[in-house]
Amino acid sequence: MMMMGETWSQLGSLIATAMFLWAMFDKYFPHHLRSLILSHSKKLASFVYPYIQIKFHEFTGEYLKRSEAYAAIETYLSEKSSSEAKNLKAVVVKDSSQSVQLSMDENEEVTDEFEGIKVWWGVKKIIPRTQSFSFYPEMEEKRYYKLTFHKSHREILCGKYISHVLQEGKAIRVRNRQRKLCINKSRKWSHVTFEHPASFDTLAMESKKKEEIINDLIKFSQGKEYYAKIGKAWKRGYLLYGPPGTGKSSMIAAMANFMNYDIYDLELTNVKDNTELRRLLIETTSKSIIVIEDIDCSLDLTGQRKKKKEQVKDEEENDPASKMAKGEEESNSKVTLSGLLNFIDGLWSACGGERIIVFTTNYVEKLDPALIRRGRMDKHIELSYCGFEAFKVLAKNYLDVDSHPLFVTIGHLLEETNITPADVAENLMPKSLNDDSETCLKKLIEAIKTAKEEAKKKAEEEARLKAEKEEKEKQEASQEDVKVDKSLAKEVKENGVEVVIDDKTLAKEVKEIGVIA
Ligand SMILES: Nc1ncnc2c1ncn2[C@@H]1O[C@H](COP(=O)(O)OP(=O)(O)OP(=O)(O)O)[C@@H](O)[C@H]1O
Ligand SMILES: [Mg+2]
Repeated sequence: MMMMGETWSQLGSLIATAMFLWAMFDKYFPHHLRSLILSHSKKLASFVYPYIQIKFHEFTGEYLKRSEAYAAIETYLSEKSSSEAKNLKAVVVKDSSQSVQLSMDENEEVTDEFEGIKVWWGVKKIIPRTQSFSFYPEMEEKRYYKLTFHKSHREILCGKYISHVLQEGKAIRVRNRQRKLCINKSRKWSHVTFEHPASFDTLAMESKKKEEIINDLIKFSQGKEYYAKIGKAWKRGYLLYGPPGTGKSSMIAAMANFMNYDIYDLELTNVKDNTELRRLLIETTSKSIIVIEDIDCSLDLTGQRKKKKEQVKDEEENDPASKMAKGEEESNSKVTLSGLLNFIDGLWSACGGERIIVFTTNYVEKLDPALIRRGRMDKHIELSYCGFEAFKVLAKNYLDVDSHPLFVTIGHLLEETNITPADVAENLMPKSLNDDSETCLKKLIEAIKTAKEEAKKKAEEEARLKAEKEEKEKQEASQEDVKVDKSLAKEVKENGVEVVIDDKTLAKEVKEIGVIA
């Protein structure tokens, strides 16, 4: 069946040929007559063929880079192509073994509608005239998408519609892309596919707190104009703190899955100096989370590096090359967190945004307040021991149980005991095929009771140690008093006073009779 756009296109070609023939009569027609005929023929052509065509070529520029617009159109049309076109092309999406993107093959056509206006999209291929050998035959073929629409809609389609297609195509690409987990090793990022299953649904924490974080992330993702308006880099910093096993890393994975972002796990101990750090940060892409885990340990970094430096100092001393480099390196060599935070602001303001930076720590009290002030780390999130609400999320995840009579006991026990979500999760996980949900819940009750018992013992032990320490300090203090008394007694003797009483009461009596005064 001949498609609408195709028919018009062929008619257009016919008219163009006719115009060409007219032009061939060039020399037989006087100039004024010729331009009159041409202008009338153009009017006729536009009357008979009132359609506009726009081509989007696959490869553009001097280096034949694949056009982003072409890729976006291909993605945008993918769904329509798979439902309308008969000849399709399948492309395996990069980095993935399962995902396939379908697009229409050459000479196919699909329709689209925008604000009630119908348009036609087709793919064409220009085969090169000279059949020469090429390393990149697909680049030689020169494919393009052709958009056809009625001239009366020119304004709306050339403006709003095309930018809608490009934006939507890019957005679908971002949604469908394989996300990356990048790790800095030997001076550069290496990546694996990020496939962590954590989500905010599976994260065990109070629903109110969870909602607050989700809303914060949504607000951030929609804040492009806002950040531009206030003149700040489009970034947001989170500090996640809490004991080990409370879900800090799980929350980062949930954030990345929710936002559809890549993760850059920055290991500061692998970074040689600030120059390298800066380069690594510049290489991070937009729509990503940069993670620095356990910053309280990273804070010691400067000290550690100094020690290491001292070790190699002797070796370097005799090396002329290192002597030359030394002057320059000295100023760049320290990797400090405050430095990092300072130039994150500068760098990311310059290279576009949509980046989240997350720091984690088990010991928030150890951090320098200047480092974690608001603005640098916009939101501080505490991940804590498992409460009843968090337990219910874990019970649903691990056992698919919403309620159970044992929940009441567990609720009471959790109020009195500090147990991490990681420990709760571990106990809820069935260990054998015979373990039903009740068995697992009972196992958890036992675990919480044991934890409670251990915490009690620990508290008693700590109290005992404290009492012992206090007693020791008391004894030491009284021994100190005796020492003072003895020296006093010696002084009294030297001053010629008869002393027959014991050391302890000596000073008192001496004072009373006024010898020292
Ligand atoms: N809040 C939570 N919700 C769901 N699962 C959790 C939660 N906290 C811990 N877990 C479970 O415990 C495991 C360890 O948790 P996670 O690695 O997120 O803890 P963490 O706070 O990052 O610990 P660390 O301080 O040692 O890095 C996870 O794999 C997850 O299964
Ligand atoms: Mg962790």
